[in-house]
Amino acid sequence: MEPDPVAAGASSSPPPSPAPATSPPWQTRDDDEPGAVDCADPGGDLNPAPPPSLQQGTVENAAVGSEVEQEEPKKEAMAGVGETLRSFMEFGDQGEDSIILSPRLKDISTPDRPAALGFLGEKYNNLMERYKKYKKQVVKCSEECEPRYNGLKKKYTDECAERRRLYNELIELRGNIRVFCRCRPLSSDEVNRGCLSVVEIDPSQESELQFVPSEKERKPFKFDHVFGPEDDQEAVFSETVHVVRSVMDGFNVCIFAYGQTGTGKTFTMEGVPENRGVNYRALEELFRTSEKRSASVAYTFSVSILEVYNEKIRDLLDESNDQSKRLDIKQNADGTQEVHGLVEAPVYNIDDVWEKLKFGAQNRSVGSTNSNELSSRSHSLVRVTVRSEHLVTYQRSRSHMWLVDLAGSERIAKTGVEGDRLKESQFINKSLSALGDVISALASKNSHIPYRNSKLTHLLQSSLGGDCKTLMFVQISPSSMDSGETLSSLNFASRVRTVEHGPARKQVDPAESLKFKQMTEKLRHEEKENAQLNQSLQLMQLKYASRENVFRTLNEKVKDAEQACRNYQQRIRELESELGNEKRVSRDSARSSRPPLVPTRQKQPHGRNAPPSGPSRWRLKAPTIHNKENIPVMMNKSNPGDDPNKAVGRARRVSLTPVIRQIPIQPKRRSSIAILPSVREHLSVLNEKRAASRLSQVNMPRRSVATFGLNLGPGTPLAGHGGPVDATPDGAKFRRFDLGSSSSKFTSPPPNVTPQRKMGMAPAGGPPNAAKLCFSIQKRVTPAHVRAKPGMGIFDPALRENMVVGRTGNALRVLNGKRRQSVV
Ligand SMILES: Nc1ncnc2c1ncn2[C@@H]1O[C@H](COP(=O)(O)OP(=O)(O)OP(=O)(O)O)[C@@H](O)[C@H]1O
Repeated sequence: MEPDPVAAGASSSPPPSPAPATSPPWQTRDDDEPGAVDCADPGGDLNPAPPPSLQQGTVENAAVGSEVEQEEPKKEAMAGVGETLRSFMEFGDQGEDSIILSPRLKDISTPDRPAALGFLGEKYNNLMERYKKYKKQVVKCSEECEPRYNGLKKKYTDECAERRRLYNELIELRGNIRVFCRCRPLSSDEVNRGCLSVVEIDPSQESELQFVPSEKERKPFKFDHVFGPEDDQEAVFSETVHVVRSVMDGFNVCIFAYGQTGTGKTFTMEGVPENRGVNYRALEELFRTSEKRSASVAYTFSVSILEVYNEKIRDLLDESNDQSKRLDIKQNADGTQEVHGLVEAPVYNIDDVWEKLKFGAQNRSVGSTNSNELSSRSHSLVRVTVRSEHLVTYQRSRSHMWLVDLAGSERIAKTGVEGDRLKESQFINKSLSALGDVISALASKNSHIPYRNSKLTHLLQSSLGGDCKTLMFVQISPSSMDSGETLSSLNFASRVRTVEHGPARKQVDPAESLKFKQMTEKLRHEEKENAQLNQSLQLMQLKYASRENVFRTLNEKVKDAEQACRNYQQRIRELESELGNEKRVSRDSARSSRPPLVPTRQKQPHGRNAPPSGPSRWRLKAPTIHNKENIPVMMNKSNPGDDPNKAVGRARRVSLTPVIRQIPIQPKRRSSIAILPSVREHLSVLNEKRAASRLSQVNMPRRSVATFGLNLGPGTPLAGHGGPVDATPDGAKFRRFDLGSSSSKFTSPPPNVTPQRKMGMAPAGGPPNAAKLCFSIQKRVTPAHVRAKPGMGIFDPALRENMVVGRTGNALRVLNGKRRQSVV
């Protein structure tokens, strides 16, 4: 008989303790301990620690067991071993990888138990080997895969976040109304009534739900976020907070809850004291953000609470609670809607807010219907006004946040109301259907949006279709009893989601915007003035530049004139001295030829400066010459370059030359210099007339103009250089100025006339006035299209021949035509 290894094990072990009933015999106690497997020891039920012989898996165990087989106390344990084997046999049926193939052990009788145990041990060891091998592979594999898994997981998370961000951006750009769907849990009442859930929400699909009214029907709906029955208020607000924060950045925000009665609209918006909703949390967030930004922006908050009940607006913060007080919606200048006379209570902390919310809730019209014990019978609206001023830029903004808890949509027939309650329901349904119409019109981009069909839509006009960030909670019931309403709410919400009202824009304080408008106007006006001033400044600068040029030219002319004056004076002195010499010579010769009969009375010289040389004893009495100021001036010959004025009082010798007077210029007709043999007479007649008309307007002598520096033709009246021109220096000066001014006044300058030319300065190619005169005549004689460039025309021989001389008739016509134009 083979030794019983179990008996051996039992002898060396402490008394067996029962294994936990729940753990299967093969369950691993410690992964790293191969021997610590319950199934290694079929008698594990009896011995927690398997016998060492069994762990080695040899048949020696059987021999050891046989030695103690006859011991009385261990017989009881044998019975236990039998139980264990039976259990193994049963487990053997459970699968391919079962430890024992049951058919082989089924018929093992008690005496063969040790052999069976040996077999089991062997099997166990084989399995352990395989386990170790696989474990190593698994560890290796997991080591290899883990980084990849982590990387992929991170990538997936990042992608999800990016997708969400992009989606939100898209929504912002398109100005879509965000729609969150919230499904409440089945109420105990509904469970008792045996209602089933018709809504399926997959937690991994956070924006999708399936509406399953029956086994055959299944309709998916997509929203911006779907909250299931297990999602709490915090989870809901964590998705809402981004929209709430926008109001702090100057955007208008509107959050409203829509749904059938009793689906949790009030629960979502207001919540309960121990589990507060969006209203309270949003205001808490506003104060928190204001605290954070206090270093750069100063915020002030105020709250208004109103309700729309039976198409009437009631102020819920009005302490008088005057039911007769009517509040109307008026449109502001900036196009926004405003309820005039609405109480706007300032709030400084969240406790103030809570007080106001409670006060408003007390005033709210609440009725009771069969659908819901505390069903709200009016639309409740909380308006939070946020005013901000940037402490650095002083930029101000004013934005509103509307928190709206709509009255429940319901089927009147279902609720079974009558009388006042029926009327309320009708009003509620009317306003909700007006809301539906507005949404439909917005979704289909109609030109007319019927906002004014109800007070509710009129109030929410800028929130639904304006530059506002809008978030809608569609509240649904999962109950199969409400599947009709749930489906219509889901359909309505899907339509709302398609509405695009353009990107939201930041709001500025109306007072501020008025100020900005005025400033813009002022700025525009000043800009206009500036432009005008700039223009006149440029003109002045041009004038100044031309004046400077004139001044410079005049200066040069003055210098020239002074030089000429000096030259004349020098010349005068020379002539005087020559004259003196000649006189002396003639006197001397007369004296020598005619001896004096009586002694000559000699006159003593008066001056200190007697003539330095000369043979004569006669002294000339110096005639007094007056300078411009009538101061007697003596010319000092010893210093001819000196200023004559400086010689006052010193010089005794004066010039004998008579005072030079200006030769009067006879005002005469202006003479033409054009060399037009065949048309000379016509030209002279024309010029005579023209000169006469001009000279009648100007008193200045003008005749010298035409002759100065010109190579006149022989037939012209002013031909030659020796005309009646003033020969004095002053006259020369005068001529020069006259030349410049007259030419600029009475002749049109050529198109490219320069200031220098205008001032009478000589152009590079010839005398200054030649070009002007040429132009003057050319302009009158030559057609405009022929006058390609100044200087061409009648002074161009070929052209002259062609245009004037060769075609006298044409020239005359042109001349007459031009003359008419000129006269006009
Ligand atoms: N998500 C939720 N989790 C737990 N309970 C909820 C949830 N939503 C709603 N409830 C419960 O359902 C009941 C009805 O909710 P609530 O009064 O907010 O509905 P309602 O839509 O505002 O109704 P009404 O249109 O009549 O105002 C309340 O007792 C509320 O506590």
